[in-house]
Amino acid sequence: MSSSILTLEQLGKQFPSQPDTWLFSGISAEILSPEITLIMGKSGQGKSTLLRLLGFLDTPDHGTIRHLGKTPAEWSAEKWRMSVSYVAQHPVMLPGTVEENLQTVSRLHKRPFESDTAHQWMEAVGLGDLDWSKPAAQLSGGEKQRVALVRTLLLRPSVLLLDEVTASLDAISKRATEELLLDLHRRFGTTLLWITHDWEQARSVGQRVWFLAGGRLLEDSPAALFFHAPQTPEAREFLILHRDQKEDAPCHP
Ligand SMILES: Nc1ncnc2c1ncn2[C@@H]1O[C@H](COP(=O)(O)OP(=O)(O)OP(=O)(O)O)[C@@H](O)[C@H]1O
Repeated sequence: MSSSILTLEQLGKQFPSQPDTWLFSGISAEILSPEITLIMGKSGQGKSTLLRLLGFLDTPDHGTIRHLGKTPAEWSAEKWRMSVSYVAQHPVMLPGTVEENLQTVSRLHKRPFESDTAHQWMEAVGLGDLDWSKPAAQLSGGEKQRVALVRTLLLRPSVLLLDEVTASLDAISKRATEELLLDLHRRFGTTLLWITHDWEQARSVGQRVWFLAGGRLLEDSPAALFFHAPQTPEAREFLILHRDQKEDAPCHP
């Protein structure tokens, strides 16, 4: 049985550098739990900005967001972010080792560190051999992405806001990371709100699609409908461009 976990009412955000110019506006929608919603659209449409608003990392210039019926003012920022957690495309590693980064959540929230779970999830995303005593600053981009993801998963949020979290990964690590996220969704009912430019990923994981264009949420549809029968000319053009790019891509035997 699905229920509403996030509600967006007339949400709007202006360009940070150009007040009075709207990056997007009038976004009203609902995220049901548990569901996997993709946020799609061309670059610069405000997808990351929208996700950051939902993660209580930025504030809207218009409208309201509710999580489980309550506005941000009724939650503390810390409690909201523990329940609706953002994972950045280029995550910031905290000073210290990989282990210290993974222990951030337990330190901040005075919980026991779930060492076995952390090991299991690191293994699941292809980092089973990573030396936890290594300074986190020395990790590759793809390693940082996965350590940041596991660091956030240890919060056990109800909603994960995923900002192109597999963009720096090779095909095998990407698949492994997708599998872990889908497993958490299936087992714990974690709601996923997922920005991706990866066509295959979108087709394989998405249940619902939000399509942003021209500062509006133009489509909010079941994924099958969006991919097979988009309702707007903008979405049709976007899908044709993606399909053409994919067909032009070199084949790797
Ligand atoms: N902190 C900021 N200061 C100035 N401009 C910003 C800031 N954050 C976002 N913007 C601008 O807002 C617009 C939307 O950015 P955003 O990253 O949200 O788009 P996006 O749809 O996620 O793009 P992409 O798919 O390329 O990641 C861009 O023009 C960006 O330059």
